[in-house]
Amino acid sequence: MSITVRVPAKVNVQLAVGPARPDGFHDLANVFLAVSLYDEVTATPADSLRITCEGPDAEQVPLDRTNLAARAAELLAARHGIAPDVHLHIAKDIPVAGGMAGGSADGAAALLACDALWGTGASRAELLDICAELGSDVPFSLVGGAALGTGRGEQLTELPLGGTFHWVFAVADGGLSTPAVYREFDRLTPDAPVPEASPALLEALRTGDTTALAGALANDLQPAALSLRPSLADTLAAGTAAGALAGIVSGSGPTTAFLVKDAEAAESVAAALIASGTCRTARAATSPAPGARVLTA
Ligand SMILES: C[C@](O)(CO)[C@H](O)COP(=O)(O)OP(=O)(O)OC[C@H]1O[C@@H](n2ccc(N)nc2=O)[C@H](O)[C@@H]1O
Ligand SMILES: Nc1ncnc2c1ncn2[C@@H]1O[C@H](COP(=O)(O)OP(=O)(O)OP(=O)(O)O)[C@@H](O)[C@H]1O
Repeated sequence: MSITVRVPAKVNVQLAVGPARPDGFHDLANVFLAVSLYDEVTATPADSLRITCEGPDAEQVPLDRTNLAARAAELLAARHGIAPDVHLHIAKDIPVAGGMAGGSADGAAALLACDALWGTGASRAELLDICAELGSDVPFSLVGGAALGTGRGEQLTELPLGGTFHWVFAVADGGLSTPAVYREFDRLTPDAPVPEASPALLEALRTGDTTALAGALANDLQPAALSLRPSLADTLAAGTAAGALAGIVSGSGPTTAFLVKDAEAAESVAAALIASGTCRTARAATSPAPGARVLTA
């Protein structure tokens, strides 16, 4: 018997970052939206913990116990006093190290898949607790939809969403290290204010107003990502020149996210971004998308 879980990528429509905390993390007002790019994680009984991965970026994914899917299986098994003997196969479509929480997605998916396979029957609260232990973005991968993350981004409040938004993601060559981007933020922003969610942005989400959302997109990590990867400015310029309503670095980058009017605009902006030579590839997607879900056969 196998269990397959499908899990979405995310984009941060607002990422407000405060000063570094004593534990090295930063307090955030992190407005997450799940988008329709998905990984699938399949859990199958095995003699020991084993990870395999397929997909265009598969060679960049660690197959050892540092993989967040493996860590999720180990944490759940340890809590329930069982051995983490499982084969986890990741069908990866989310860009790796791209600021779209691909590793976090696999952690949440593996957790849900193992819970179903092993019959551990973890409550939602226990699952969310393990997710937060795995990483700041992981709880949102479980929940999906739209949510405000406070604390280091792991404390979620679900947000009402009034419509569908259309996106194009420009995938860059190579990744950016999330800790390095936060360090660069600290260097560039010695007096970061307390982070707060923007009322205009929350209202744009609630009413499904694409134009208002385009005007409210904000990422405090963007100057840091641009400082470490100046060529992202060319990608942002190419996307907006091609007709995107707004462009932003996604999370810690280097993926850039473009909000567009509709599916037709998504197609033409994606084609123009690819033709511009300022990114490795471009993908169209919509939001919202559901969080991690077991797929029924
Ligand atoms: C940039 C975002 O993707 C936006 O959603 C997240 O803030 C990053 O979340 P993540 O990749 O799940 O991050 P974690 O695995 O929890 O932490 C990785 C590293 O990122 C930095 N980090 C992360 C989250 C946070 N609120 N403050 C931080 O400073 C820390 O250096 C930390 O050691
Ligand atoms: N299942 C996984 N898939 C991809 N990368 C993983 C996974 N588990 C661990 N990693 C490691 O995490 C690093 C970051 O990968 P990931 O795709 O999660 O980045 P990201 O999209 O920038 O994440 P975030 O937006 O949460 O910062 C990779 O370089 C890889 O070494």
